[in-house]
Amino acid sequence: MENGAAKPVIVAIDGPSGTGKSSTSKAVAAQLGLSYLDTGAQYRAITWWMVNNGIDTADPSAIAAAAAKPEILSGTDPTEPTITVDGVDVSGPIREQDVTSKVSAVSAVPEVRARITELQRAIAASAVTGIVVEGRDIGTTVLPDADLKIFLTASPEARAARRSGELKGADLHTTREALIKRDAADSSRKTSPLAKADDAVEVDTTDLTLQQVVECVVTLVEEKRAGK
Ligand SMILES: Nc1ncnc2c1ncn2[C@@H]1O[C@H](COP(=O)(O)OP(=O)(O)OP(=O)(O)O)[C@@H](O)[C@H]1O
Ligand SMILES: Nc1ccn([C@H]2C[C@H](O)[C@@H](COP(=O)(O)O)O2)c(=O)n1
Repeated sequence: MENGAAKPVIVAIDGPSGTGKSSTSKAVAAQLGLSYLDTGAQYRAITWWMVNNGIDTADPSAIAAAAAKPEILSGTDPTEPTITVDGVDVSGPIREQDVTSKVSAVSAVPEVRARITELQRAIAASAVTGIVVEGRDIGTTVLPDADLKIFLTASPEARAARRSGELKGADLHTTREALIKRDAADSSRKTSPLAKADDAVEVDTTDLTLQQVVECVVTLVEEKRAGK
């Protein structure tokens, strides 16, 4: 680049539910001065809109017909990420159980994926210093030319324990079953399923603290930047 400005760095972080993608991505982006995009929040936002507008989320053709209607905006400051639908802040409602239980069905519809993927690519292309984008298909489909691809994993037991801690002691078995069911749906859909890209670095976070995972990813980004 001219004037010695560093080339924007694009980091893709994918993995199943509860592996630490959001926590890791936000911390890495904040530490390295990069933007941050939570693509799961975008799929949750469009699901929230479908539910609130009376669209039958069990009917893929009804979802497809409405997919272009909501305006979804993501704020990419890692210290204060935001998400709005038609100007309404939905950061709270998109985490509710009703949306969580329907998001896999809505996000499996090809018209929804095409719409959201286009948004994601535009946001990544406009990130001045670079961006950490987290989701399920970032390394495989959304940003196949990302500078660094990470695939986070963790045992179902560790992921359930983390989630039930967040949900103030929700039953561990029920939480484990729910996340296994959502991962199975996300992995088995036809269009851009949850998958590890061939060139992604896999990091098993089961026995690592969040801080250790963040350090590991920051080191990998710095090595990439240094051309190692
Ligand atoms: N390495 C870790 N050790 C312990 N807890 C962790 C670790 N990484 C993340 N957590 C905790 O696990 C919970 C889930 O993390 P996070 O939301 O980042 O996962 P995720 O992969 O983005 O999940 P989802 O895909 O469902 O949004 C959070 O409470 C987070 O603080
Ligand atoms: N790139 C992505 C990101 C998310 N999804 C879908 C599948 C998930 O179950 C759901 C919610 O994601 P989360 O907030 O748990 O990260 O959104 C997807 O299909 N592709």
